[in-house]
Amino acid sequence: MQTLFINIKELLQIRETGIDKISGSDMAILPKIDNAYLVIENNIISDFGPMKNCPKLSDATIIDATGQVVLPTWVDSHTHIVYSGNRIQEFVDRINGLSYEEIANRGGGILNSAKKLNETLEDEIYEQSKIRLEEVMQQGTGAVEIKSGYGLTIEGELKMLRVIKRLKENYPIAIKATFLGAHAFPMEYKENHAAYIDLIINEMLPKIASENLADYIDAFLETGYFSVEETIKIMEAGRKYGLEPKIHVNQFTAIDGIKACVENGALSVDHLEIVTDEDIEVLKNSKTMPVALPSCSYFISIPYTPARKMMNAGLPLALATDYNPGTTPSGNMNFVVATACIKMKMTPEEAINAATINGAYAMGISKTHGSITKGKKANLIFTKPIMSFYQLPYAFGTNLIGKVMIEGQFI
Ligand SMILES: N=CN[C@@H](CCC(=O)O)C(=O)O
Ligand SMILES: [Zn+2]
Repeated sequence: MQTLFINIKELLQIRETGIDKISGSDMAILPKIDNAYLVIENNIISDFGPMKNCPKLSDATIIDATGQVVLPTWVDSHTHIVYSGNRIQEFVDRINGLSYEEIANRGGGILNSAKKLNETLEDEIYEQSKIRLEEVMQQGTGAVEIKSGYGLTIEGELKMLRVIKRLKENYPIAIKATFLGAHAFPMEYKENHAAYIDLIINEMLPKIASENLADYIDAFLETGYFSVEETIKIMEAGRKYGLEPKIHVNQFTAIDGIKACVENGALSVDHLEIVTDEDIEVLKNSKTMPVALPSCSYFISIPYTPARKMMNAGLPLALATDYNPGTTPSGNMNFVVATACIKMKMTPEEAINAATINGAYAMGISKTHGSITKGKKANLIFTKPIMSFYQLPYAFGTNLIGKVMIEGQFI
């Protein structure tokens, strides 16, 4: 079955086959066709071009997209959308002057979410999480990575990963699962890190692998959380089960963690609010995608990733939400793109490259997602009638999404 979209005002992010990511000055270029047509066939993009070359397809369903901008759905390569309850009280505590660190030191933060998660039944966590997944799909997200990391016990971590597996089975959106047992040390292991690392490596990982519950492995490499050496152990253990690392690093401090991640073949390094010249050097000529999370910077008032400096050095950059109950209770990629433009001074072209093709690279799906390319999934955002794609970040906070298509179906 073919569907032909005609009169598309701007068709964005058109790419040849085989482009998996965009780096450095190329990020300023967002290839597009004005007044375009697009054909999808069996849920796959099969053809596109300028209207003057529009084919006559007598059997196709024809949809007129006059005034609308069409672009690939957002790829959100870093989220924690499976969780229980909320951390609204911590939000108010921060307004009243406490820092993220002070709240965590009182047993709040990640440990607060872990307590709630371990007290909640799997079905209930699924019900809470699917609402968030459905919400972000309506906001234009067509692929999402979801981490565990609020269990911190064998049962809790398995419970989270089983919920992610159910979401994968029940929704058309591409989902990758990341095992984040190394998110924080539970209270009882505060003085015995080795025992918790042993639990992760020798108890959690084998069970997770035997149920095939994870695609990637993660750790919170940060002062006061997992050290460089501890994270290396986690990465090496994951690798034995075929799990590539995607690591939280440089959120608050730079402690040479990025170097360790690159040397261990990390697919992505995420957060990067604090980035040194040395960090940039090690990322050059690596296969590791840097991922910025501007909604987190916005919500907990920490620096924004130095995107311009990194792109000037020739690096690629991806953008993701970090949707989680503590530092980013929002999964809205439209806000991420707008904030990247407004606060990180990325151009709309750079931000859209970062939120589509580079996001797809950061979750290992750029062969099928992240651009308008023949043979890729028909995962498309149709905007409301707008002046140009610049209006997306300009009118931040306004919902300009008309319709979202995932795998050829409007949702
Ligand atoms: N920084 C580590 N993990 C999450 C937040 C964890 C939490 O506070 O629940 C993040 O990416 O921001
Ligand atoms: Zn995160």
